[in-house]
Amino acid sequence: MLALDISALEMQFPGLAEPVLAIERFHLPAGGRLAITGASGSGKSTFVNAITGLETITRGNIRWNDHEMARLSSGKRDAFRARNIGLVMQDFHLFPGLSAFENVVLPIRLSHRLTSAERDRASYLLAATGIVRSSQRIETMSRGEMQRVAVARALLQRPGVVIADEPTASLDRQAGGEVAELLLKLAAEEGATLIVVTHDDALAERLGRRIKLTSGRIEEDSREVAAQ
Ligand SMILES: Nc1ncnc2c1ncn2[C@@H]1O[C@H](COP(=O)(O)OP(=O)(O)OP(=O)(O)O)[C@@H](O)[C@H]1O
Repeated sequence: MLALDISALEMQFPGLAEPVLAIERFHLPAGGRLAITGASGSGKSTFVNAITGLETITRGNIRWNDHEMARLSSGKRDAFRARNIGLVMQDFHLFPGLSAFENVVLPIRLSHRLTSAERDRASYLLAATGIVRSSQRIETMSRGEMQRVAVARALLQRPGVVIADEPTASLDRQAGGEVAELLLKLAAEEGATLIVVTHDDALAERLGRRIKLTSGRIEEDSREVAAQ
């Protein structure tokens, strides 16, 4: 389980007068659940890229427990992300030509030979996500099934944190609801911290805490409202 601490964070891009992200202080406890909302262009994806180390921050600190992202080289950040963060993206990032099972285990296969425990966990997760034909080629699956495979892949290595960027955006209401349900269930099973960027009010509601970004700043934080 990983807690997130942000202080004096700024993300600036060349040619822009204002920082795209400016967050003075933010804390999410280990095992906490958070929805990130905000209008298009408010900085949600930049926030995800910063906390996952996909982008180098301009100023400030981002810490996961004792790991300070800015102090890690980009190779070490990649290794930290691979080990600790399960990512579910809107456009799935799955590999055509491979089966559902092969897609789930691909990140592990790139680093070492699959152990039988890892094979069993992949099968368990595919069953838990309702994928019956795990040998079916991914490109022949429905969008809802693809996203469920992506959820299984993200959970495979029992990450301390699961981050999903609009995981239900390209799905219809029923498929989106199923994916949301799975994310909540499987993250809770592992005690993982769960962060979801979403426009889906029903999903945001279920996560409990919600922040709203406006021009890269936290305009609303439901936890602070509740504490008043
Ligand atoms: N590499 C970059 N160079 C310049 N500007 C950028 C870069 N990346 C993002 N931006 C700008 O930063 C702002 C925030 O973008 P971001 O993608 O984080 O928004 P978002 O809230 O995720 O939007 P959406 O909901 O449309 O995906 C936008 O104005 C965008 O144009």
